[in-house]
Amino acid sequence: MHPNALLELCAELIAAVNKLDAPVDSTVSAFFRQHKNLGQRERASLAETVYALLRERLKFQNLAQSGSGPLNRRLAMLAWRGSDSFLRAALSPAEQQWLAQVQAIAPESLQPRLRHNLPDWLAVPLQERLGDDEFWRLATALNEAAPLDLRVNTLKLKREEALEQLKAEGIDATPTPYSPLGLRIQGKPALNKLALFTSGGVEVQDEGSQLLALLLAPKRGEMVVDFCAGAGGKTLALGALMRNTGRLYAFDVSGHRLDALKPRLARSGLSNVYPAQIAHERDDRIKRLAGKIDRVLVDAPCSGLGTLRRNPDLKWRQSPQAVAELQAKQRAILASAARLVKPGGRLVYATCSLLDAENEVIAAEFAAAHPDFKPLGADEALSKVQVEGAGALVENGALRLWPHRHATDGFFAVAWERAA
Ligand SMILES: C[S@@+](CC[C@H](N)C(=O)[O-])C[C@H]1O[C@@H](n2cnc3c(N)ncnc32)[C@H](O)[C@@H]1O
Repeated sequence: MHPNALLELCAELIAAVNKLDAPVDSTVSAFFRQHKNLGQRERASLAETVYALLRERLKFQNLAQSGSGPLNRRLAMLAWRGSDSFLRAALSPAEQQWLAQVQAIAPESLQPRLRHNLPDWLAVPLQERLGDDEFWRLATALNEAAPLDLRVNTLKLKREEALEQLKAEGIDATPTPYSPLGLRIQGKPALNKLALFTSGGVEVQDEGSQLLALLLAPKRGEMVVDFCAGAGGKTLALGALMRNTGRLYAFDVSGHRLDALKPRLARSGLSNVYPAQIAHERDDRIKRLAGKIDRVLVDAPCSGLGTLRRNPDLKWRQSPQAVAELQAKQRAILASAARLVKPGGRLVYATCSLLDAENEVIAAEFAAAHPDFKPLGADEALSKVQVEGAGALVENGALRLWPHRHATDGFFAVAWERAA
């Protein structure tokens, strides 16, 4: 495609993404479906450009105020992540001159908000919690692309064997530092045609998400509930930890998400998983299981702000009001899921949010209202399941993962044991 035509398409995609009315990945996929003639490299350039724009949106919007011509074209020039020579070929001499001037502005000279690129309602509590130095390290980490983590399905093979198979395919992987099940790959090799992947030997799963499943630590033969199972990232890890024995209920209100679990389940070789759509957290199915379950995971619906490396649109699509609504859901789901736990059983509440409001606050309220649930130190619980250096992952007894500290998505998880 002619460079200028591609830049124009990029501006069109930016206009669609900037509406912020849908997750960026679905807007990008829909755009590519409408433009079937785009090649692989062209698609990659457009997708990476809109992600770069969303990561540093405040900065790019500010810089785009100068110059002339359509705003979205200026944003496309500023955030462009395709080849440099290709971009030059699309630009008029005046545009080239403008871009060179803007790119010469020293980043240090910009106001703080144009450097961290977070909305104030998010930046303020994070800066208060972490202090200046760490806040800036977090802001930098959130604007970097996440590595690709895999979880090895230990029902099928050992981590070392998966590593060897990847190496044989020319893919460089290293064991994840904390999860004994994980491998980390730099770059984005296509995995979905690899025999290792199609045969269910590995699944894509952030190391942090693997650690949440490890904190629940389900055992052979147990009755386990994954209350908010979604597409089953954690369900699959839990089923394998149970060595394909016992009974693992995967509940969710979204049938669509549970449908996405099915092909993954088929690949995994698990036959101990029972997916079921529930109407809400007080569904009759839940009532029937009250007091009968050994371990319950509540991977609660949340703002997702721990995943900004992958979903940079969330910082612009979430709001304090949305967080307040999510808190109400989190309280209700946790209270209802807790009724399932049998005496001596374990309950884990988890989110992929960075905010205390969705994490420590919800956990503390629950603990105050449920004295029969005794806190379990995540440090000790994780060490028991071969997580190395678990102490570095824990704050006040809860698992607290941060992209800048642990190179995982941001996660929170707290475990309790119900008094016998
Ligand atoms: C954080 S996501 C789960 C991700 C999933 N556990 C994974 O590892 O891939 C939260 C899920 O909670 C579900 N959810 C929302 N309200 C719910 C409710 N009242 N009861 C059960 N699940 C609910 C959403 O549909 C969503 O799939």
